[in-house]
Amino acid sequence: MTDHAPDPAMLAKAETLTEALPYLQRYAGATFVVKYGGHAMGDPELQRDFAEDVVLLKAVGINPIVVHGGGPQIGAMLKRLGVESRFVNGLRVTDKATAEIAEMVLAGSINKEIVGWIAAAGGRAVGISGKDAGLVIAEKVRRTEPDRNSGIERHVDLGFVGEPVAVDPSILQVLAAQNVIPVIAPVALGADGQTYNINADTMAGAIAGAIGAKRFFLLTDVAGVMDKDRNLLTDLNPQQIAELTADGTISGGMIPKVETCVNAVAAGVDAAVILDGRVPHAMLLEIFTRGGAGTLVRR
Ligand SMILES: Nc1ncnc2c1ncn2[C@@H]1O[C@H](COP(=O)(O)OP(=O)(O)O)[C@@H](O)[C@H]1O
Ligand SMILES: CC(=O)N[C@@H](CCC(=O)OP(=O)(O)O)C(=O)O
Repeated sequence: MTDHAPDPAMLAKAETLTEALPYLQRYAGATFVVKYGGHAMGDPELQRDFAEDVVLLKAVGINPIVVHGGGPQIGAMLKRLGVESRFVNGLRVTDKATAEIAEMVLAGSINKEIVGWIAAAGGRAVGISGKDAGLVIAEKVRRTEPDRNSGIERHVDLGFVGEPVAVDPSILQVLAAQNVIPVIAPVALGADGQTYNINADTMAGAIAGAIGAKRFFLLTDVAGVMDKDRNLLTDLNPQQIAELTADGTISGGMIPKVETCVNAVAAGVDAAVILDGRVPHAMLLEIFTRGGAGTLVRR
């Protein structure tokens, strides 16, 4: 090897960087909403990778907005306190005590932890919830369920479970103008002054739709949406999602996730991607390399 012979490892690194160029150009100035699920949060190295990815996005001129969950963490706290919890179609039935605990865990501990990880990665983040500056107004979710015996649809009361009915993104613009990354907990006030617990996927999707985000990422603990044989479905449209939900292939926590993707793309988000948050730097690989990952939902 002469002094000028290229080192293959260095060349591969340079190629990875040049591969990113068209994506850097395409996404400069765009807003991405990232939903970080409670199941994807466990491991300290993955937390660091996630924070680095978010800070890198900001550094290359993309505006990342983080909306986080914390379902398993709320579950653990409820267990410690001896409070039972039950889910209906992926939504936690939330009485007054549960709503207080959910807000404490989401807006109190998890929110500030994520702000800390972003700070450690060299970024500046501000942690808020849907309550702050009127970001999100919620309304009580009304659901029906077929009766086990008669099959007749009947009303199920989920308590203080809300869904966003209005989003005022002005606080997000203020933060973006100051180069600050917003980190948002899925809790909001109703017009009735009540505190509502909102599924984090739903919250993130409403924000992504309201601001017309270019991309909406949902980081979870599976490779994406799987078919009946557990093969990854890489591309889905709303029609296919409706069929997979109706036949039970999509169930539990995946239901609010896909519903959210469908609503977000209907509201003008270019594409929503369900990604495996257990894969280090899953988001960077999805955004800046040719080989996408996870399940992409488009209109
Ligand atoms: N068709 C499907 N493909 C993939 N995951 C599914 C499917 N149907 C149900 N699930 C479940 O949905 C879960 C993801 O939702 P959830 O547990 O709420 O995640 P998060 O905490 O990241 O929001 C998966 O771990 C899996 O158990
Ligand atoms: C109404 C409702 O179900 N709220 C969720 C909010 C947290 C959440 O959605 O967290 P993940 O994204 O980690 O699942 C809950 O109480 O668990």
